[in-house]
Amino acid sequence: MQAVLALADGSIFRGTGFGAAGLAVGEICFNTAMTGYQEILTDPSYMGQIVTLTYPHVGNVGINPEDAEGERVYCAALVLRNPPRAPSSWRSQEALPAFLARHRVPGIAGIDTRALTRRLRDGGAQNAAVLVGDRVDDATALAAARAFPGLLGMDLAQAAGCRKTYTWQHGSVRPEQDYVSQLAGHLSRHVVVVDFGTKRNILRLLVDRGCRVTVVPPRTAAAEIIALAPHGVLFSNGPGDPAAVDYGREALREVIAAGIPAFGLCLGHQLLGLALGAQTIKMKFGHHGANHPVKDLHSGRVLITSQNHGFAVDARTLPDCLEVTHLSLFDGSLQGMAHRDLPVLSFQGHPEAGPGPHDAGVIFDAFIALMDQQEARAHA
Ligand SMILES: NC(=O)CC[C@H](N)C(=O)O
Repeated sequence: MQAVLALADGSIFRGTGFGAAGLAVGEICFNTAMTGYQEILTDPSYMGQIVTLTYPHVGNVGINPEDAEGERVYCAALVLRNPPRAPSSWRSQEALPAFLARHRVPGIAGIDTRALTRRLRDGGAQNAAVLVGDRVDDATALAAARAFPGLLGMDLAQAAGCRKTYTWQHGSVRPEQDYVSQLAGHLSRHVVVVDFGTKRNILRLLVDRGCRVTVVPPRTAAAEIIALAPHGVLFSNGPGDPAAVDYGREALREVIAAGIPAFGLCLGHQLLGLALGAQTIKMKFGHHGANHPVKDLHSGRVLITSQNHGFAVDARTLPDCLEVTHLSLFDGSLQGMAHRDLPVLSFQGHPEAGPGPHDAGVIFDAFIALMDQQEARAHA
């Protein structure tokens, strides 16, 4: 199949199509992770985005059911250097092109992803379109790229989150244990996850730490959340502009006011800032990768983290009640916050990794400690 990628600035990249035929639009970003393409494709926070992977060999290990971070492919299209070859892995059950075709997502390969990445890094994020088919033309792709309204002001969390409340009981997948998903023996803490497009690894890591997990839809009112009597509430990652997610901001504010431990991850972190009076900004090209150094200001330790965000809480607008706990060593941007008086904390990156290093797993431990302290206080 033929394929063309058009950027709103008029740049045209021609390549070979794979996956589904069709037209896809979104904001184009580049992700520098060297592994984890399946997790990236199935991460709901990528809704509305076209993902370019800077690592050139993608598709080699195919697709398997255990590595999915969501129930489908969420990004609009995939841009690669090399066309995916036949997969070779004992875990593989499907080839990448077939997987994308099944989820109706187009892919384009044979792109000079280094030139593309430099353009996005130097010029900033852009709207774009990928057109794949037997015959494609540049003008159609360019017009589609220019017609995309952009992520600013766009609420995608409603569409990415679950429709119905459900419980989640699986811990981390451990291939060395014959793929048996671990159900933690003693699930003593009840955590409600407000789902704006949560990654499954967030849920797995909560179960690993002894939590009973209830996942609720994005628009669940605070009163309903509180009625579930949780030990803590996690506000998840998710796609789109956090400033457009007013219902999430409201729920977060009420959960905090009720004195329930609250934990914001990625979009949830941005909502925490907004809920307490800070502002969010659109970044030049965002953070998308698996090797971003983040400094813990308390311990002085550096965590190597997974990241995927295009918006950020503007540190200059932080209210006095919030303390900065983590900063990016790439660009100094705000990466973590805690409330000075209340059991509330947040992290901008993806401490659940999937893909990525496990350094930031300590952020989950901090949330568990927060819940346990609150529980001890309640029974004192
Ligand atoms: N991973 C996320 O939750 C992303 C949050 C938000 N959509 C952003 O782009 O900044």
